[in-house]
Amino acid sequence: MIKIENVSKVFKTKSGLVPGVDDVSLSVDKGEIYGIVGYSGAGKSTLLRCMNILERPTTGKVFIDGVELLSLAKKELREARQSMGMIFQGFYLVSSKTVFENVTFALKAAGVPKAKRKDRVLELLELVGLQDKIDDYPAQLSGGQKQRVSIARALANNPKVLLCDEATSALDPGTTKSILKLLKKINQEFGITIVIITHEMEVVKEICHRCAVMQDGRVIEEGPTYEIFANPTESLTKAFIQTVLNFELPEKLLQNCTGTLMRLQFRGDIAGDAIVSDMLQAFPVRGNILHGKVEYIGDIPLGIFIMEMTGEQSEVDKAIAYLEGRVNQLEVIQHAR
Ligand SMILES: Nc1ncnc2c1ncn2[C@@H]1O[C@H](COP(=O)(O)OP(=O)(O)OP(=O)(O)O)[C@@H](O)[C@H]1O
Repeated sequence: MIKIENVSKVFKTKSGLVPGVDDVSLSVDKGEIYGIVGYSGAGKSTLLRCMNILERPTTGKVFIDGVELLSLAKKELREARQSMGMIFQGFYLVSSKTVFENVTFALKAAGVPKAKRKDRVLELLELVGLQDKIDDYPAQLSGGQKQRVSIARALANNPKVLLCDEATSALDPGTTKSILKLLKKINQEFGITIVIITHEMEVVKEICHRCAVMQDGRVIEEGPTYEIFANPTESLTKAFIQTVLNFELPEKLLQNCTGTLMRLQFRGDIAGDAIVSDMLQAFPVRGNILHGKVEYIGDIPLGIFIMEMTGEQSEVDKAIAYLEGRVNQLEVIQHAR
């Protein structure tokens, strides 16, 4: 659906050239939700804006549905852009216009005849759950409601793709969940391909089928979201994942631990507790599970245990080697004291 080939963007500023995106290639399949995660300044917005040529890449190619956008004439590019809706962190609603007028505006701009606009706007506002706010002004709406209006506006002309630029970053966690649920519904019911850029790994975990991690303008890691969570390779990816999967043990508990403290991670299709009980039978060590939980990445479970192991160090080492061969990840957090 979207194919980015060796795209780079360099900004010319008074103080010199600033790299925004550096030789990125990726593709987003039709009907998927694709996340791009990275810290501020990583180049996410620039890359997203290159997808609809809001930002013209310095080099590289951008294909939408097989059409190379940079080769299009102005009029054709404008038409191609209509197949891509976009929403932003700051909503960008017109404050002097009502909810109804804000959405109608997109139809008017696309040349939809007046007689056809009203029904379409009502349909869109029903989809986003704002049918009772038609005559309200943006100032009367909450952040979540404003984002719903901007989603209705972005969908007005039946785009194939919805580009989301930090769409939930200004919202509280509860509202974020409800907006993500709406995006998921739009993806499932209408098959709209969604690209989301975010600095929150939680957003990726909630709804993205695949994701890319960006740093210094480059994509450093990419893959199905579950694989990225279960087997991250880059340290930045690991840091992002920790924000979702880590749980802090109380300081006092850590101080009282004299054994080897470890974090075990295993895929949902493995019974983690059975592995631990097999290990305890095979080696003369004691294992004390201090914490355990199962996180759902999309709909697939990922299990995490924190365990303290005590016993002869040589036996503990053997038990660790045994576990390493069976769980998906094992990290020693604190050595025996
Ligand atoms: N119009 C511009 N002119 C000059 N430099 C720019 C411009 N837009 C972005 N940049 C620079 O490009 C780099 C990438 O910025 P970009 O906004 O794409 O990152 P980001 O990951 O989206 O960060 P944020 O989440 O803070 O927006 C940064 O160094 C930024 O300063």
